[in-house]
Order: sequence, then C-alpha cells, then structure tokens
Amino acid sequence: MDAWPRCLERLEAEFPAEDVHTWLKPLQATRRDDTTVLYAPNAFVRDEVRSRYLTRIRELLGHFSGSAEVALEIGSLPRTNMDTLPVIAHAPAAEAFHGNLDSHYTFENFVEGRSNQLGRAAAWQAAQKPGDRAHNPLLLYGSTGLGKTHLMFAAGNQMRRQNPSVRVLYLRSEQFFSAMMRALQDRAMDGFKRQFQQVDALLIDDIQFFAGKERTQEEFFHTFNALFDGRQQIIMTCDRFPREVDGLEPRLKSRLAWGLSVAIDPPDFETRAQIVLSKARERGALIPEDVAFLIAKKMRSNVRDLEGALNTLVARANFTGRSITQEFAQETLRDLLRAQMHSVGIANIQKTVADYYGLQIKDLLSKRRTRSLARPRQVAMALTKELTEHSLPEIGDAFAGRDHTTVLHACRQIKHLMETDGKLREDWDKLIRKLSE
Ligand SMILES: Nc1ncnc2c1ncn2[C@@H]1O[C@H](COP(=O)(O)OP(=O)(O)OP(=O)(O)O)[C@@H](O)[C@H]1O
Repeated sequence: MDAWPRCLERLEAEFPAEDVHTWLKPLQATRRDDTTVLYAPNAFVRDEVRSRYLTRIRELLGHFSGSAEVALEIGSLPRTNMDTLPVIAHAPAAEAFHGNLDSHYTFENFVEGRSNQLGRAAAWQAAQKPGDRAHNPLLLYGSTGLGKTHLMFAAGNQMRRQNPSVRVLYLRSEQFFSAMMRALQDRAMDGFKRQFQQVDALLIDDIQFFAGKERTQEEFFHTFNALFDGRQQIIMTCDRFPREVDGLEPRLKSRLAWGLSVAIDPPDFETRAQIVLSKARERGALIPEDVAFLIAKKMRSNVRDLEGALNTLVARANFTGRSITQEFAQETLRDLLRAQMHSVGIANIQKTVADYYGLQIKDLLSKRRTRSLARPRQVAMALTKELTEHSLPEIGDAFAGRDHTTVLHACRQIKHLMETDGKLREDWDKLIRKLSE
C-alpha cells in the first residue's frame, strides 16, 4: 500500500496540520482489487473526509496508484494485517526511535480531572524518573477513548524533552505480535529480542490484545523481564484491569501488577467541558462556554466522541461561515444527540440499574420503601432524567405510575448525596459508563 503514504504526504503539505491530524491521519488504507479502501474510525471522520477531502484524495491516488477508485468506510484493518514498524523489522539505529511517538500528545494538552488525576501523576513521575521501581511497570487501564494512549505518549514525549537521546519505543500490541510472527517466520528471533535491549522505555498499547495468544505472551513475558531487570521503563495500557482479562496467563498477570496500576475513569461533566474548550483552543476555534457545556452534557461516553462532536461543529461552522452559538450547536449536533439519546431507553436503564445492584426489575418498580430498594430506584429515576429527554411525568409513569414530584425529589436527592457520598458517585459514574457504551 505505497500510494496512500505518498498521498498523505501531499495532503500534509496542502492542508493545515491540525486538520490533517484530526481527519486524515486516522484513516487506514488497504487495497481491494483496483480500489483503495480507506477506513475511518467513526462516522465524523468519514463524513468530513467525504465532504472536504475526497475529491483531492481521488486525484492524488489516481496520480500515485493509477486508479482513482476510492471506497470510504467505517472500520479498521483486520488486526493481523497491521503493518509492523520498520523499527521492529530491522535492527534499529538510534534515530529509528524518533517518529514512532506522536508528538502531538503532551501533558500540556491533557486536561486533568478527578477521573484521571492519578494516571496523569503516575505518567508524569515515570517520565521524570524512567525505570524507578515505584512506577515500573506503569499500567494505565480503563475503557476506550479515555486518554490512556494520550498519557502514554505524553510520558514518552516528556522523557525525550528532558533527554533528547533517550530511546523510547511505542508499539501497539498488534505490532508486537506481527513483528514477532514475522521474526519467527524469518528465524530472526534473536534480532527481535535484541531490539528491546536498546530501548530506555517501551510503551505498549492495549495489552488485552495478547489474550489467548500464548506464544506472544511468552515472548512478551521474557521481553518484560529483561526490560524490568535492566531498569528500563515499561508503560502499558489495557482496556480493563489485567486480572479481569480472560486468556492472559496468570504469571503475566501477576508481573503486570508489579509496579503501579492506575485506573483512568470517564471524566466528569466539568472535565468534559474543559476538554472541549481545550480541544477547541488547540484547533484555533473559539467556542462559547455554553456550547462546551452543551456538548459535555450530551456526549458522555468517551472523550473520542466528545472530540468528534466538537470537530463536526467546528468543521460545519468553517464550512458555512456561521459562528458557533448554542442554537447552531443544537442544530448541528441534533442528529448526533438524538442517536445518543435513543440508544438509552428507560427499560434499558431500569435493567442496568437492577443488575448493578443485584435486584429484580419488579423490586425496583415496587412500592416497597426499604433503603436497599429506595436508593437504587432513585438512582434509576435520576439517570433517566439525565440520559433521556423524557419529562418528569413520563418518568414517573415508567416507574410504576409514580408522581412527577417523586421523580423530581429523587433527582435532587441523588444530586445532593453525590456531593458527599463517594460510593454513590462511583456507582453513578459506572452506571453512566455502562449505559453509554
Ligand atoms: N483528559 C484529556 N485531555 C485532553 N484530551 C483527552 C483527554 N482524555 C482523552 N483525550 C483525547 O481523547 C482521544 C482519545 O484518547 P486516547 O486515544 O488516549 O484513548 P485511549 O484510552 O487510549 O483509548 P483506546 O483504549 O481506544 O486506545 C484523544 O484525542 C485524546 O487526546
């Protein structure tokens, strides 16, 4: 797939770096007969690429590959197709370690909040004293799109800033896997292993991918031990706590937890709003606070979607020459917001809350007022108010015909309690996360 990198290079010269970073770099290319298939990670990227860049992409691909046929789809390359980094394929020279870290992601543009404070502090410490036993290995875990890779890059970039000769190698777990497979085929395992001896820090993303791959785990286990013994810093990310990943060997699980493991949780409302404002500043777009609040209120599943909504808004404003007001934001994001809201129905909320607290739905809806039932019931009503567009009377109806004042009381009560009750706050965040997945 030679034409795409060349095409991207051209596009980088023709469009602002920020746009290339946001819209074009996330595309993955492959070939289907005469057609170049471009995979976009989500609908925002696909739509923007289609409306703003596709014509130019067609021209460039026609020029470089002889065929201007392009299919733009949502998806990603099958994992086994992932290219390995050249740094892994050949014995790397020191300069090979430059370029595999995305310099865009730093501590400066990472917004700190309650949900990621510890993770940020740990990544910062690892960057200050790579290899220190207090945070080696460092494992950042949490669900998708919450900034784990951002923090990992930030740590790597910070290490380099402090010491430009430091060798930091970033690999997605799939790349480790494909490089190892290639080395096995080529009978070049010695070279494969040697490469890791040369690094000062290995950053390895999404290690849940190792689940069920015994040979890869074994190899990673040895790599890990060698790095650890050599006091080289290891930073890893995983989509959940490794002990909960089925198909990871117990000895690897226990190794992973040797240093420091930190959860990254979904950001709260204030942090989400700050992230929107910060990303807007980065893009050179001015958006009023009330619009940032609107996006933060509606988009709660993960930061990637939050960013997607902002990007759509900014792109549309640039395109139409309109300024970003609350009304414009409502209008532009309407479909998006509707899709978000529709995906969460009252029945779904009731079931999720009942399961979470180990109750039956009929208990949740019953008239019984024991505390063990009343609190989850209030949580369910408050969540329904928060996540759907239903009115208070409609919510009351859906909770076995309760009065709208009962629903209002539940919402106020939960909001009030969450200010002091950490456990309730945690339950709330977890439930929001489950319902937004
Ligand atoms: N606190 C934050 N401040 C600024 N940007 C953030 C923050 N959290 C997440 N982001 C942004 O959200 C996007 C997704 O983050 P990232 O890729 O790091 O997520 P992830 O947790 O590694 O997800 P995955 O598990 O899917 O790889 C990035 O553009 C990142 O910059």
